[in-house]
This record gives sequence, C-alpha cells and structure tokens, in this order.
Amino acid sequence: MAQTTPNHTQTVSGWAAHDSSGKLTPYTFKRRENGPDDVTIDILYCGICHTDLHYAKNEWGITMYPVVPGHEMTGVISKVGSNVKKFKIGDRVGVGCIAASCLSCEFCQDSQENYCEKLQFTYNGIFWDGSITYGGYSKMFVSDQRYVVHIPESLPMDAAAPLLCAGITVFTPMKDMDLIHSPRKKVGVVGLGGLGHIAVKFGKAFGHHVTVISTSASKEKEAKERLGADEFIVSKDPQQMQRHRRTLDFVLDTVSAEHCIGPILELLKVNGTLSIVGAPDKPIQLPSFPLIFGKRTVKGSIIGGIQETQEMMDLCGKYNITSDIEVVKPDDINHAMERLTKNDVRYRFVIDIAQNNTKL
Ligand SMILES: NC(=O)c1ccc[n+]([C@@H]2O[C@H](COP(=O)([O-])OP(=O)(O)OC[C@H]3O[C@@H](n4cnc5c(N)ncnc54)[C@H](O)[C@@H]3O)[C@@H](O)[C@H]2O)c1
Ligand SMILES: [Zn+2]
Ligand SMILES: [Zn+2]
Repeated sequence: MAQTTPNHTQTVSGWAAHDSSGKLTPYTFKRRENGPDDVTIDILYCGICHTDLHYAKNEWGITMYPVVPGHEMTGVISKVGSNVKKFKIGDRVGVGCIAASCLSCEFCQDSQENYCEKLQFTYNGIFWDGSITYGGYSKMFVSDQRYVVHIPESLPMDAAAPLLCAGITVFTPMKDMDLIHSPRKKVGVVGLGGLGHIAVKFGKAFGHHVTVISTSASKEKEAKERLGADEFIVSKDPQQMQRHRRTLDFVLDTVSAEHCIGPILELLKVNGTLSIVGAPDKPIQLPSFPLIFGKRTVKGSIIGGIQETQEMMDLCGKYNITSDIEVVKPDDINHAMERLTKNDVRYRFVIDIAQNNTKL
C-alpha cells in the first residue's frame, strides 16, 4: 500500500470505496512530499465522471481497493518544487486523468502521453515510486508539474472541473477530425450525459450542425434550448433512425452501457467516422453490414495529452464553455453516484471539496 512508501508522509482526508458496493466513506491516507518537479494543490472541486462509478463498483474488474476516485479536479497551488517554473503558489489549476507516463516513448515525446504504454492514472494507478495513486475526492493533491494545466481566469472553478476529463475526451476526437477549423459539418453525439453535453457545446462553438442521438425523448427540449443542438433523434424510434440514414459526417459515441452500434453507423454518410469514447464493461456489438456498405470507420479515443488539454482549456476560456453542473457536498457523494447510475444528472455532479463558500 502507498502508506509504506518512505516519503509518503502527508496525511490527507478524502473519500474511498472499499468494495464493489461502490459506497464511499471518509478515508484518511498518505501522499508523497512535494518533490522538486511537483506542485501541491488544495482541491476546491472535483467532478464525478462515470469512470469513477465504473471503478468504485469494480465494473471493469481492475479496481485496487480502497480506491479514492476523482480525475476532474480544480484547485489552487499551495507548494511548488524547486524545478517548477510554469506554476506559482496561488495559481488556479486543474489535474485530469494522468499521474505519470514514461516521458521517453514516441507518444510522450510528441505530447501524446495519453497513448504512452506506461501511462498511469490519477487514481488506481501505480506511480513512479511504486505507490498506488489516489484521486481528487480528497482535500489535497500532489502532481508532477507535467500533468497540471492552468484554468483561465474567466472560467469558474466548479464548472471548469469536468473539462479535465469529460471536456478533453470529447475535444480530442473532434480535433482529430479537424472539426475545430473545418467548414460546417454534420456532427452526431450519442448519449447526452457528462461527456455528451460538452460535445454538443464544442460542436456548436466550432460552427457545426449538431444532432443528439439519445434513448430519452424527454431530453429533446433541453438539448435544443439549453445546449443549442440542431436536431434530436430518439434512437429507440426506428422511423426516426430511418429518416436520418446517411446524414452525418461524424458521430461521437459517449454511451456508458453495452449497446449495438449498427443503427448508429447507418446514420453516417458513406466514408463517415464513428469515434467511440464510452467505455461499457461489456463488448459493443458491431455488425459488419453497416460498416462495409458505407465504407465507414469506427475508432476509439482516450482523453488527450496535456498540451491538448491546455489548448482545450484556453479555447473554453475564449468561447466561455463550461460544463452544466450540479454541485454536491461531500456528504452527498453516494447519493450523487446513485443518481448517476440512473442517468439522473444534468449534466455533471461536481463535489464541493473545500466547502469554503468562496466562488473562485
Ligand atoms: N475514452 C475516454 O477517455 C473516456 C473518458 C471519460 C469517460 N469515459 C467513459 O465514457 C462513458 C460516459 O461517461 P460520462 O461521464 O459521460 O457518463 P454519463 O453517465 O454522464 O453519460 C452516459 C450517457 O449514456 C447514456 N446511456 C446509458 N446507457 C445507455 C444505453 N444503453 N443506450 C444509450 N444511452 C445510454 C446515459 O443516458 C447518459 O446520457 C463512460 O463509460 C466513461 O467511463 C471514457
Ligand atoms: Zn473521466
Ligand atoms: Zn511514454
């Protein structure tokens, strides 16, 4: 356990799940001392990503309990190491999913640490010193400076927190498709949750025609009125799906549960691309006919590199894009998790970790 690592002497309070019930309880643990390349962050807010739920309940079968989830944290720097030049005490910063990478492979060299084979996550990872990583459902975090980004002054720290995972995860595949600068395209977003609603906002900010594809007809009004979506397809309605066949250039699938992507592929034009970012515990069903008849591509994408994350943050600062959030107190984490299980969130829970009542 991390507690036995020699320089892990800082006591931190947080919240951990201890078994597959996923129930979180207060948990005290140790973090490393602030090293020469580290910054220490007093955490203000942490988003609740669906991935936290997958881990808390061991849905992917890889959880090392006790797990302190949280990889959408914002806060203020309280200590900097002697090698740190980019950050100073008092800076408003954020940390997402990355705690460590090898620093020398082609992906690390190319600012694509997210594809490093030795990538270690903010929680449930193994840090360079062999300790298990603990995430942002805690009062304080120590991060290597390489994995920290600045939060633009114009963005509130609570609504900016989800950008650190949900935001970058949907930004990168759009950037890969050149959607940031391309002429107007027809973009589809499947699943209107934490990731999906930010994807709609990005799609609109970059000037595209955005269609939401959802199982819940009840989300149509707010998808259009609140998030600015142009069209809404109820995926359970075969007639609606049929009417929109071959209409979209690109579709992003953010669904957290097992589903068949055949009907979604049919919505793509010939040569269109479906990018999958959702991570259900069971395999996605991929029938070959809609793939071969439309020469379509299915690809995946995981979060983004740190340089890209800063680029996205700065763009969000410029376009004033944040997540729609519901702020909860730490005592309400379990209730929020239950609601997330039932898809009852508009659109991201954010834990008010510091509860200091100051809007930063
Ligand atoms: N690729 C990555 O880097 C990355 C990063 C973050 C999250 N994720 C994964 O993305 C998924 C979504 O995360 P989130 O935080 O947005 O979750 P969320 O719970 O906020 O949203 C998921 C959405 O999927 C919808 N949905 C659930 N079951 C469905 C079904 N059977 N059919 C259609 N829609 C369904 C829900 O209504 C909801 O709108 C999770 O699996 C998460 O682990 C991946
Ligand atoms: Zn996440
Ligand atoms: Zn690497």
